Amino acid sequence: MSALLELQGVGISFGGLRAVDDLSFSVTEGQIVGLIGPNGAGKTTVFNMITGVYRPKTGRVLWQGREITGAKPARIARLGLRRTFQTIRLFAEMSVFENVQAGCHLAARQHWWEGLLGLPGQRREEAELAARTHEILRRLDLDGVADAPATSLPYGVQRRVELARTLAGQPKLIILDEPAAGLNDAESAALNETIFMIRETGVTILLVEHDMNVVMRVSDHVVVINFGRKIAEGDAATVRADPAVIEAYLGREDAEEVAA
Ligand SMILES: Nc1ncnc2c1ncn2[C@@H]1O[C@H](COP(=O)(O)OP(=O)(O)OP(=O)(O)O)[C@@H](O)[C@H]1O
Repeated sequence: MSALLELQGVGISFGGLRAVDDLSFSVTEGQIVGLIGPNGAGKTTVFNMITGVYRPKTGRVLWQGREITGAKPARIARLGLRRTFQTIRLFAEMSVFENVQAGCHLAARQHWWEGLLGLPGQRREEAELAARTHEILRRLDLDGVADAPATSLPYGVQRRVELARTLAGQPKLIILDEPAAGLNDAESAALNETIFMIRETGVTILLVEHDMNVVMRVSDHVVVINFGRKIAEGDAATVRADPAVIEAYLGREDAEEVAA
């Protein structure tokens, strides 16, 4: 399988601080890759360099083998690389169905004048969008709340609606920004299932998470960063046993105690 997304020696500084330094890793099509690191490790900065918010000072970002370093966020989204947000951004006055359908519209191929004229192309497209929306709601177990006002639902369900809306844009790769943040244990367990289900639909996943346990349970491949540099990479078991990872997460003294 080929790399969908690849970072080659990517780095950026803020003032004198090297926030991300010479970072390389790739995300293969069909994989769930976890990017983890303690607070301040540089995860958000990596995220922002992939999605076009920041331009890396060094290195290259490749999408399906082509360089996208420094491309604008809208172009990157159009290529099929979409992100979720930690904060809920649902339209409060709209139903779950309408919120998810709004995500479909971002990916619609329709020209504005087709909409104005009510041409057959537009009607066909609308029927396709409605069908796609229903399918996503069904897969994410949201069909029972399709007509509910989105923001009336429990927090964990609202997070799932956000995911559904992002999927409606038909991404090839989805970057999840700390999807477990604020979830209770039951919601967190349900999230694992949702992540596997998303992968089953053919969407590749980059999971950016602070919580090591969530990442370890679902990822095929884990990349660990600390102080902006990659300190370990491999499958969950390998990474979990890596002394550098234990030290980064627990601190040197605790890590020595664990080792003893
Ligand atoms: N725009 C900025 N200007 C200055 N410094 C920044 C900026 N963005 C990030 N940094 C610094 O870069 C380092 C990496 O920050 P980043 O937010 O990427 O870490 P993180 O791993 O996402 O942390 P957290 O888990 O706490 O969100 C930190 O020291 C942070 O203070």
